[in-house]
Amino acid sequence: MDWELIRSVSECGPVDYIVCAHKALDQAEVAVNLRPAVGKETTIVVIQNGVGNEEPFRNEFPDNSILTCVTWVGAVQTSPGVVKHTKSEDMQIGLFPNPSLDGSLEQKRLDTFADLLRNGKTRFQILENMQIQRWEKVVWNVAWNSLTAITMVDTQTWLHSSEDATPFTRQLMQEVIKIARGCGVPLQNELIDQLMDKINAMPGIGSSMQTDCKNGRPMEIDVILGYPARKARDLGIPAPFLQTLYVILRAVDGRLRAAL
Ligand SMILES: NC(=O)C1=CN([C@@H]2O[C@H](COP(=O)(O)OP(=O)(O)OC[C@H]3O[C@@H](n4cnc5c(N)ncnc54)[C@H](OP(=O)(O)O)[C@@H]3O)[C@@H](O)[C@H]2O)C=CC1
Ligand SMILES: CC(C)(CO)C(=O)C(=O)O
Repeated sequence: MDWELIRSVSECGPVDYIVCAHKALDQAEVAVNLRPAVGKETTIVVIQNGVGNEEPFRNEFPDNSILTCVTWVGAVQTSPGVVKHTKSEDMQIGLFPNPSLDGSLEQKRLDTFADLLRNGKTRFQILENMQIQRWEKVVWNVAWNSLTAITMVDTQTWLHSSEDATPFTRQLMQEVIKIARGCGVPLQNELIDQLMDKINAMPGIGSSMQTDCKNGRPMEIDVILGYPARKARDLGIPAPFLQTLYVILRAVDGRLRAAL
């Protein structure tokens, strides 16, 4: 395979695909930095946790296609260049449709990227409405990422920490489901049971947010909690558990950023 290592986007001309699998911390700034690599034909692929992640890319590149993906791959970089891959592996991908582009062109860009994943033997499914997946995953991340980062315990230790932990978690998930619905994304209440069954079938796990917190790195609190919290406020949907976690995590994140 031919490849070329570049150390800065400015060393590269327009490319077919840009895969954004970085932490979603300053999306608008990343989009501006990508300018030299984006041409008319470039498709941006977002593989990140969170909701609203695509908007800064669409604002910066209104004439380009965006593929949006949810990944369930668990991975931690234990030392430079060494990635520990935990058991889970799955991904959903689809279009973040651009109404100003021809649908068949967007579909072709999605199909070509899917072929690349297939060639690499990645486990994935193509879905029609990826916002359902993105919000379902954020229901998961709001719960497990925040709670494991704030408590510094794993999911099972959290759930067994008191008789209030499970009802607390379910209430939190319920709030995010209501916000998703307010945003026109049809999540079902059954999702709570599905996600609780899923976590209870797993050994206690941490989260990427807990890893960031442990390593003194900024956390993805805006795309995971901030965007839903703002939507709740705008739509007049009560979300006291979410708002509380968000305000606490902003303080923790502020401490981490101040120490950088
Ligand atoms: N880790 C996990 O288990 C899971 C992660 N996710 C999501 O996947 C996304 C990526 O997470 P993860 O792989 O853990 O992240 P990491 O922080 O481990 O890796 C991100 C990589 O992107 C690089 N990077 C970060 N910011 C920039 C930037 N502005 N420009 C160029 N490169 C950058 C980092 O470089 P450097 O190391 O030099 O800082 C690093 O190599 C996140 O949205 C996360 O929530 C989803 C499911 C599971
Ligand atoms: C790996 C997984 C699914 C665990 O919750 C995740 O999304 C994260 O850690 O951010």
